Amino acid sequence: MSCFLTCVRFDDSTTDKKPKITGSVSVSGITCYTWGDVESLTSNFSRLIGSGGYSSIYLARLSGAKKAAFKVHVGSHRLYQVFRSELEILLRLQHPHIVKLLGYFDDSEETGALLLEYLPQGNLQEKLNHNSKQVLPWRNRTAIAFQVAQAMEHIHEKCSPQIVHGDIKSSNILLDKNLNCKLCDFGSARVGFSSMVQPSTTMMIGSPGYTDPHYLRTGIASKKMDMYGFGVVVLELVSGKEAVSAEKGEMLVHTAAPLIHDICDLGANIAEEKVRQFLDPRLSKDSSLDIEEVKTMLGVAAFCLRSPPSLRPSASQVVQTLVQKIPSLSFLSCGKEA
Ligand SMILES: Nc1ncnc2c1ncn2[C@@H]1O[C@H](COP(=O)(O)OP(=O)(O)OP(=O)(O)O)[C@@H](O)[C@H]1O
Repeated sequence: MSCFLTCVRFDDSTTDKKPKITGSVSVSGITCYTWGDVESLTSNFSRLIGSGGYSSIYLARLSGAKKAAFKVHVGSHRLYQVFRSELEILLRLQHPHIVKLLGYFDDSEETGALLLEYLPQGNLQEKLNHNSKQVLPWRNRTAIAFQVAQAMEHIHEKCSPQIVHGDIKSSNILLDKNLNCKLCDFGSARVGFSSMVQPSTTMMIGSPGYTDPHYLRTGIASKKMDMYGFGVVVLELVSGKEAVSAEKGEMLVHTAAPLIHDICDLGANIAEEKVRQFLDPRLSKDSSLDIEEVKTMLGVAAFCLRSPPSLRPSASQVVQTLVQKIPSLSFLSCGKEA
């Protein structure tokens, strides 16, 4: 990667108040920061906007009051490796529905930070939460499913070598001010043949409630494990429920199993009443709701959750199905930002 980056130092001397960027810039505009830059751009890590198993995410302010997010991995070689792996993948990805890398800090040992575009509406899991101020309209829920499928189609089918995300879940789907989404967190991703490595030689990936049972048994990461995670996300979008219920610890795939079974048997002939019982009750007054579209979304989820994994659709098949069967998606053109 070092050949990818050309170090061009620049100095922002227009005002003393602006943080001085003393790092390096690549030909493609990815900035290489110093640790001092990370401290000053985050105002000494004053605003935590998210945290995960591997990192803490802080709000950063760039020149011109532009906001960004610094994803900081500190403290161990293991976390550093996760950072490096995500950095190397993000450097190769450019898609309207994948979070954009703006820059990074790398001490080459145990600390790394990724500067990412800032998504002001947080993650999908929070947005679907019953404590969220805003109820996510049906039209946006179908658009999010469509956009995530487009992002997955890009990494699975349009990249060389192809990429398995490895941790598709609603907290890894970020929302912009218009509720368009971007897939994030490539720390678990596997590139090309590395996705076939057995669990004895590598750490297991995935999150409770989203993990493909076939992956749990075999340890073989594949595109089809991403499709399984996507199926769970679609169930969350339809029901407004969490992948694992905070109260009872129940998995959504288990509570949805009888309905999924009926959908597989009956398809669009499934009784409307059963579909409505599963539907997020907060959507009952939503004028954009269309019960046929709900059936399509449930059909997609059912196919993505099938076993064996070979029966699951590819991301591009999902994209095609959604665009054909959900007329409200026609206002979004494939592959372009909405
Ligand atoms: N670019 C961003 N803009 C706004 N919020 C963000 C951004 N990146 C991350 N976040 C917030 O931080 C949370 C954690 O981010 P992320 O999943 O990348 O961290 P992680 O350490 O890899 O977590 P995990 O435990 O899922 O692997 C996200 O769910 C989101 O709420």
